[in-house]
Amino acid sequence: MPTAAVITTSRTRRLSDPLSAALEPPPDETDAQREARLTSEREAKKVSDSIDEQLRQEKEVLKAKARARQEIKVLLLGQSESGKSTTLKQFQLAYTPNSFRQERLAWRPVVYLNLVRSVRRVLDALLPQELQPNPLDDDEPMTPQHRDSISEGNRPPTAASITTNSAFATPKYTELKAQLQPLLDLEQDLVRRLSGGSTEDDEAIQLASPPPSFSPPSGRPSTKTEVVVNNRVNWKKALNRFTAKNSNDPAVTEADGWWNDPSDLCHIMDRTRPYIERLWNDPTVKSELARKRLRLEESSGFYLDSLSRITDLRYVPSDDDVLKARLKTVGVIEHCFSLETGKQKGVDWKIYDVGGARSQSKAEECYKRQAWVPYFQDMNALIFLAPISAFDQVLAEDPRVNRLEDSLLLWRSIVSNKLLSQVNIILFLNKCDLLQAKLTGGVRLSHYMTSYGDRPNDYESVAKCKE
Ligand SMILES: Nc1nc2c(ncn2[C@@H]2O[C@H](COP(=O)(O)OP(=O)(O)OP(=O)(O)O)[C@@H](O)[C@H]2O)c(=O)[nH]1
Ligand SMILES: [Mg+2]
Repeated sequence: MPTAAVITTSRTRRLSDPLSAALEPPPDETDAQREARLTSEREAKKVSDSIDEQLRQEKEVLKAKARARQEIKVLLLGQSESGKSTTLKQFQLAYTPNSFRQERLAWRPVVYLNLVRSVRRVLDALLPQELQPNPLDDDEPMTPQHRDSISEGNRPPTAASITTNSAFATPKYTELKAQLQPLLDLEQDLVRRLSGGSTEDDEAIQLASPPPSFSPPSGRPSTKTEVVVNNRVNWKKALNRFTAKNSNDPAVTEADGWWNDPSDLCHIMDRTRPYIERLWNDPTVKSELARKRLRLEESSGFYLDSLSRITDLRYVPSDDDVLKARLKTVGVIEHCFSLETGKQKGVDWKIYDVGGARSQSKAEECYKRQAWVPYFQDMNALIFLAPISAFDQVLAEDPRVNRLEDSLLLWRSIVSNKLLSQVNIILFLNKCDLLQAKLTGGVRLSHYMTSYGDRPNDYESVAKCKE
C-alpha cells in the first residue's frame, strides 16, 4: 500500500538521522513508559514555549528602543509667509502639547508686537498720499491698482488724494494719533533694546528695517518693520527679559505676576486700549481702509478683533494666538523634540524651518533660498507649503513678483531637484480660509489670472482650478 510505504520511508530517514534516532521511543516501550515520556515532553515544550515568549518580548523591547532612537527629519519649505513656522507650531501642539503650552507666555510680546504693527498700518493708511508707505512694501493684497503702479512706477500724489486724506488732519485724529504714540514707541523701544546691546541674546530678534516714526519729517515711511527670528540664539529668552522681571526662563507662569511689575509691556497695552478701539471702530477710518482695499483681517498676525482680551493685564496667549503669531524666520532653524503622544511616542523628530524670503541684497547672501540645499539629502520628508489664497498678493521682499507665481516656480524647482529624488515630498495647499474670505468678499481670480476667464468665482471652482 502506498501509505505504508511512505511511513516506512519516513521512519527509515528519521533513523538515519542520529538526533532523531536518539529521540525515537524504544520499539518495546510500555504504556507506562510512553505516558511518562509524553508528560516529560509536554513539560519540555512548556519550558521551550516560555523561553520563546521571553525572547519575543525582549525583541519587542529592543524594537521599541530602536524606534525610540530613530530620528525622523522633515524639512519645511515654501515662500515667506506661506505658513512653515505655523505648520511647525501645529505639529508641536499636536505631538508635544506640554512643552508647547509651557512656552505660551513667551509668545505674549510677539502677539503685542503683531497688534502694534496692525495699528501702525492703519495709521500709515491715514497719512496723506505723499507720506504713504509704498503699498507693495508690505504683505497687503495686490489690487489691480497695485498692478498698474508696478508698471507705471510710483505716481506723484494727486490733489484729490491729499484732499481725501486731509480728513485725518483734524484735531480729533491728531489727538488720537498722539494718544497712540506710546504704543508705537513700544515697538521702537523693543527694537532699540534688542538691537542696542552687545549680548548674544540681543541678536535673537531684529527688525527688517528701522520702525518708521508716526509723522516722518519727509519722505515715505517704510512698512517693512517686521520682527525676525534667526537660529543663533534663544529668542524666547531674549523677549522674555522684557516682559517678566527677574526671569530668564521662557516657562514663566502666572505665579510670576508680571502685571504687578509697572514696567511690564502689559500696562502700555492696557492704557492704549481705548484709543486702539476708537481708531479701529471709527467709520471714517474703516471706509478709508476699504477704499484703499486694505484687508488687515486677512494679513499675518491680525489680533485687532480680540483687542480687549489681548490688552488685559493678565493676558495669556491661547493656543490659537500662538499659532497666529507672526515672527519672520531667517536662515534655517532646527527644532528637535521627542513625541509625547501617539503611536510614535518617544521617537525623536527634527524639523527644519527655513526663512522663505528671497534674498534682497548681498548682505543677506547667507539667508537666500540656496541655503536650503545642504539640507536636501538627509531628509525623510519635505513638506512644501503653498498658500492657495495668494493669487492677489505680491512678495513683501520683491513687489514685482506675484506670490502665486513665485510659489509655482519654487515648487517646480524643488520637484525637479535631483538631490530630492529619494525624498518624500508632501504638498500642503493652505490658507483655504483666506481664499474663501477673499472670494466671498468679491475679489475675482480672473482679475489676476486672466486665463481663468469667466469660470465661476466660487471657492469650489477656484480651489479646483489647475491652471
Ligand atoms: N488664515 C490663515 N493664516 C495662516 C495659515 N497658515 C499660516 N497662516 C498665517 O500666516 C502668517 C505667516 O505664517 P508663517 O508660518 O510665519 O510663515 P513662514 O512660511 O514661516 O514665513 P517665513 O518665516 O517668512 O519664511 C502667520 O501669521 C500665520 O498665522 C492658514 O492656513 N490660514
Ligand atoms: Mg517662518
